[in-house]
Amino acid sequence: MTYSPITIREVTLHRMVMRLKDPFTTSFGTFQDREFFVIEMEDETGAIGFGESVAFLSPWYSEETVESNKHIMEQFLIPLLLESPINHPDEVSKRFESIRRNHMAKSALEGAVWDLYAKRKANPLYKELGGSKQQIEVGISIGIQPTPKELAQVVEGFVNEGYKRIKVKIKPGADYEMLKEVRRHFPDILLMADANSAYTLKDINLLKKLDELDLMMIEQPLAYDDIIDHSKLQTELVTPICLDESIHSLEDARKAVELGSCKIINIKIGRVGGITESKKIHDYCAQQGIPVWCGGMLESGIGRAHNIALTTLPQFVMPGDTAGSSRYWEKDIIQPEVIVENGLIHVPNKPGIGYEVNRQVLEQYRVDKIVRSNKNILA
Ligand SMILES: O=C(O)CCC(=O)C1=CC=C[C@@H](O)[C@@H]1C(=O)O
Ligand SMILES: [Mg+2]
Repeated sequence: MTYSPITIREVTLHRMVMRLKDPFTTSFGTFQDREFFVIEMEDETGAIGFGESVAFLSPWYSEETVESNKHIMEQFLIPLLLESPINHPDEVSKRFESIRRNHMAKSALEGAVWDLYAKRKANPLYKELGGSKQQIEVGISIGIQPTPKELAQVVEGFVNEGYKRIKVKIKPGADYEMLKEVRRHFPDILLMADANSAYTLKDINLLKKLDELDLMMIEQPLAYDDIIDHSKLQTELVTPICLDESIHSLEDARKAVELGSCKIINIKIGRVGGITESKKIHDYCAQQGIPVWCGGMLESGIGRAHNIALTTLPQFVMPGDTAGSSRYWEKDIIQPEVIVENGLIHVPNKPGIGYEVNRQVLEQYRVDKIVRSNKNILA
């Protein structure tokens, strides 16, 4: 089958504000309004692809923000995309190479190109990525709760809903006792903790105590830019360390694995700069026997759909953070919404990301719109 290169006619950045059903608390603080960009990309045939920028309003998880994403996309990345036609989405990260970091901005646009590419071929995105799972196993991420008892109640709700793995956010002062209470009530669940870099090696005794609780893993216990101290910590712990914030690329993954800084990697498409880089990390981890799972960034349905497609790859052997739409949203911007049944999401077999964007809901939550047309082609 011949396939003509994609010429992008127009890129629209929809600036969105969606209120989470409940406030989300991590070791960095609490927030409830999720602000982000939906990327809409139209090609010369009128086909449309969607992407999502996952940076937060303030730079607490990484250095990127909603504003920095806007600046980098508008001023640098979109002009590079419009320069010439694109043969394959794998070319996008190459084209962005002259721009350092800003992975979430890059990934948002690359995600829209992947969707567009798959739609032009009338093929589901997951098949284009080489995935084959028809359903994926998912877990849930629970923000820090006021007391161990309240946490255990929240966990109970999600266990009853069937989620396959429970992740609990921790920070100093809200860690061992919290997890112990959960473990006491649920001796057999797959339980893990995410510290979002809230500890240092000085906390080694507390971190070693967590070994008592038979955790599946502890995610990013130490600094967001560290792999050295994590490697020291891993030699002292039975519990596997999973890295999130420290891994931005295949190179980071390789170095962390070679140093023994982690035994598991959380792949977030936005953090590593896109689906192409995510696949490279996945393939490397498969060779090395390192399990991976797909992290979440409190995405709308569009980002969720990309995560689902990626998770169909074989080395995603652990349940990820891609919960159902109704976990966070009163009304998601896709239809059908992402549904979790018994901890499973059925992978849609429609072209591209496999879900339709609900224009009415998109407009309801949209606070701004930026349109960039390709001056090189006639409208
Ligand atoms: O449900 C999700 O989308 C996962 C939420 C989640 O755990 C996180 C989202 C964003 C930053 C962090 O707080 C955290 C993570 O580190 O994985
Ligand atoms: Mg994390």
